[in-house]
Amino acid sequence: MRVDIISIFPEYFAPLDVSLMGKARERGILDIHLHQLRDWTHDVHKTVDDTPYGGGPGMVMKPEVWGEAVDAVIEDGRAASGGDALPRLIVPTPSGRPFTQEVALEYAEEPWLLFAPARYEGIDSRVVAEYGERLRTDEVSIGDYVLAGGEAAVLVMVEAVGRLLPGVLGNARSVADDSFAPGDMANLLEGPVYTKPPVWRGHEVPEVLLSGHHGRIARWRRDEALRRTLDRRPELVARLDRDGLDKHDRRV
Ligand SMILES: Nc1nc2cc(Br)ccc2s1
Repeated sequence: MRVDIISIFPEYFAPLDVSLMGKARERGILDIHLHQLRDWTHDVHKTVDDTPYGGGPGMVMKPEVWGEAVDAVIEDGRAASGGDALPRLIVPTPSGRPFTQEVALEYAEEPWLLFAPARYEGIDSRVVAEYGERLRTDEVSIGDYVLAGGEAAVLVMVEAVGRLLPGVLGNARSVADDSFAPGDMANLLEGPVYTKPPVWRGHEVPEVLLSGHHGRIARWRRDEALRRTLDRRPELVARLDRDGLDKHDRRV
């Protein structure tokens, strides 16, 4: 997967050089390209923003600069692949559709993602309108809070998507057991996890996990996932369709 990120703070993405994402890049599973948005300005101050039409606080990012940057990055990517592929354009914004595990799985199937993190009050809306005619373009939110810029949101999304790519996680099963993973865990939070020692500062590991009885362990884990979800995210349990809850579940 090719990932292009255009930002006025490309150095923000240094964390993508380490750990799982760094190893995925070394192994060629992830091909990340960072771009400085200001490289597409033409004034001495390298201006990327201006005052909002209609008044109001803050500044809005200029469409011309973003347009030149996105066009150039698409051309770069096409030249590198020797084809006429187009990326999926992803714009993080608090006003976007929720970025969920389901969306991460959808993005993990894409060969090329282009992230456009904004600063200030956001990017002139005509940029999404312009590219929405040619590319699959998504405005997505990673949560109901406002950051100082979209860069942190891009880090979150690249990691959530990157870990799903084949070969990135050592144990493919751990993806299937993720919170929110499709199948049995859909709409359920992951339950508690334990490792050695069996007793730590007087805290014992639940006995069932030491029993070696796989059926009982699976049942206990589902019960704990359901219990935790009921306690912390009751609205998710409501999403489980009637078939999603068996008669044992209803006893939890
Ligand atoms: N939760 C989020 N906050 C922000 C702020 C800016 Br500025 C750009 C993107 C996002 S996504």
